[in-house]
Amino acid sequence: MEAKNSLPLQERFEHKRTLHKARELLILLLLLSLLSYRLAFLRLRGPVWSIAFLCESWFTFIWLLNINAKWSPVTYKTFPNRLKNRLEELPPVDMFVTTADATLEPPIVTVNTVLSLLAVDYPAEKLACYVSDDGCSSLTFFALVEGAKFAKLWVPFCKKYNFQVRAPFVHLAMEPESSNKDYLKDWKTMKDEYEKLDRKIEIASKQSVRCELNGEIVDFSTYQRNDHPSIVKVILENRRGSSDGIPSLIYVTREKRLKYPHHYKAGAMNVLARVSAVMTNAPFMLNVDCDMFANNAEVIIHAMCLFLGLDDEVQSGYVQCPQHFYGALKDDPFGNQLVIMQQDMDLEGYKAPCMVEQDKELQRKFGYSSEMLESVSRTISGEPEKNASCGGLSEAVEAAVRVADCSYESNTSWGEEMGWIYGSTTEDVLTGLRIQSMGWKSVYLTPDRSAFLGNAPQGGPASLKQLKRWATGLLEVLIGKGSPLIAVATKRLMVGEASMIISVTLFAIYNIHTLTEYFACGLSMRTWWNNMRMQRITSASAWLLGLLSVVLKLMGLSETVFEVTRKDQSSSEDETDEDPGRFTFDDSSMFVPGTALVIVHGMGLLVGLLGLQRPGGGGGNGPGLGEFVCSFWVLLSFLPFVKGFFRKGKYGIPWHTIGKAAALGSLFLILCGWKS
Ligand SMILES: O=c1ccn([C@@H]2O[C@H](COP(=O)(O)OP(=O)(O)O[C@H]3O[C@H](CO)[C@@H](O)[C@H](O)[C@H]3O)[C@@H](O)[C@H]2O)c(=O)[nH]1
Ligand SMILES: [Mn+2]
Repeated sequence: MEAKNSLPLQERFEHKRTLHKARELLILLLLLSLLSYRLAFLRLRGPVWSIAFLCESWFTFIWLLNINAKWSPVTYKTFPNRLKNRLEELPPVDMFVTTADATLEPPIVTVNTVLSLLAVDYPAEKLACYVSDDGCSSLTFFALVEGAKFAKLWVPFCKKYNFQVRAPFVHLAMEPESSNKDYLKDWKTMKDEYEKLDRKIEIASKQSVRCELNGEIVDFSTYQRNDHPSIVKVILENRRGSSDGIPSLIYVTREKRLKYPHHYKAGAMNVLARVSAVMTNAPFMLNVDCDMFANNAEVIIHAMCLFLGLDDEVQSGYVQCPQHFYGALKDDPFGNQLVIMQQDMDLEGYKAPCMVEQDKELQRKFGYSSEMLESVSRTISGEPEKNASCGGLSEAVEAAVRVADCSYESNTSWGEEMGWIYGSTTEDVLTGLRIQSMGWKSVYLTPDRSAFLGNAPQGGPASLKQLKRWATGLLEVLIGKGSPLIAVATKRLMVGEASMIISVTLFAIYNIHTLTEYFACGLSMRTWWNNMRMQRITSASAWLLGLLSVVLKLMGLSETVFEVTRKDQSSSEDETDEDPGRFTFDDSSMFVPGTALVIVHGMGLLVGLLGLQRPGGGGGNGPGLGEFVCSFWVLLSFLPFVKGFFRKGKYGIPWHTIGKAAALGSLFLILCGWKS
């Protein structure tokens, strides 16, 4: 693209972090000496020693990957103002929003995300927003139709007063700061209109038939969410030359049939890629989840600074934005705001079309649809886009419906070589890896004002379920065909005795090191502790079960499932939950291992403190200070579980979970006694 003879759009910064590197290497050195110490006495000691050796080897391996991933971080500063002077150069962008369940993902959340995208600072005629609804929900459709009506007021309002967060539920929740009379008046109108919209959706959610949709709703009435044909509806159309300045909005629900696997989000993204290809076929795609509203109105221009501003196209195959969350609880009690991890790597934001490949067998690869093939050939030959608005988007609906059908992908390369790759519940990581392995690189976009804000799940069950899915997905990537080993951030599960000096030093340095990392990010000590603690809990629950489900998949006993995370819209109104940061439990077997750990260590401490242990059991190698400290540390880490023994309702551990845990604990004790 012509980007020469003007100011650069981005600047690259390399960070040295010498002290940081030194600390990481020191930890590595200590880990290696611990491993050699273990190895030296491996034959003389019992099975616990070997298990400890295995765990520590795994941790060392992860630590190595961790160092490698963080070794020389690079950040980019982007200059959107320089690009704003060159508006005509900006390429079109198709924006994708996925939703899957109108109950877990309330339509008002999706509508807010969509509105924030429709209102971004970018020429409206170059944008189109596609919403994929895997729930095939007439409520979601209805909410979008109503949301589109509101958009006609909202988008001009955003542009007129030029504020940053254009998700109405955020902007309208704050009392207006400005004293500008016009603004105050308009703000009030918006607030009223938004409340009306919210109420309409609320009322509609309680009715079985959503009548107001002059006939369109009929399409949905007879469908099951897992068995229905494709539906594509153009809700808003931006015709070039018209002055309303709102991007097009298209609703898509792909065909679902019981006998066809639908591949969860990856499947939805591939359908969106095809539907948009036959409708607007922009050279760039933006993907957000239904709960991730644009928090920075210039986000697309920022991204374009990277796409257009790097000399070598290959450097920016895709741009990703860190996952940041709104309404985050203080000190991150569930350890899922990922702030430290975000420093180094993250999930998706943008995806450039990675499917531009010359191939005679286009049809075999892309599937048979003449419109699709035409669009692909146009992309490959670099021809300008067909102006969708001259024929109108509605003319393309028929072709769009066809490419959204289940059978469309049969015997094609979709999901294997093309588009989003199937086979992992973290399809973003798998797909990112594939794009990288094709020689493209990715860039990380971190504007001062976070690009998008999402919803972090709250409570024990929801957060652990999400972490379990990520663990499952990442393991699937790790063992999947042709996949390189990737930097999976995981932490050790320390067992029993260890060489005192090395492990105490290791323990201290490791914790100080992580703590300084948190301080460097401006986070509190409390956040650090909550995150450390949650890592222990997560490894003994979500990750363990994630591992088990992948083992089951490998043995062919079950398939892994993408369980959608619940999105709560944390507006200030609902304060029913006294303390949303308090850990909650449910019936899930995920809580059994943690409960068992608490029982074993709790009993161990009790027996030790009361002096009840059998004398001289393990060859004079009885418990010492180390064991006490370790058990105490485990209990401290699992404090929410310890409290869970004494609490009631959702804050307490269910009785049958305690029963199962006790059985597991006894089994462990029997196994230990059997060897020593
Ligand atoms: O069958 C499905 C299942 C999920 N989704 C959508 O996928 C997105 C992510 O699902 P969510 O339950 O919110 O999972 P998270 O763990 O919060 O998502 C993170 O992790 C996922 C991979 O595990 C990535 O796909 C997401 O982009 C990333 O934000 C949501 O918009 C869903 O509506 C679908 O479209 N179809
Ligand atoms: Mn999510």
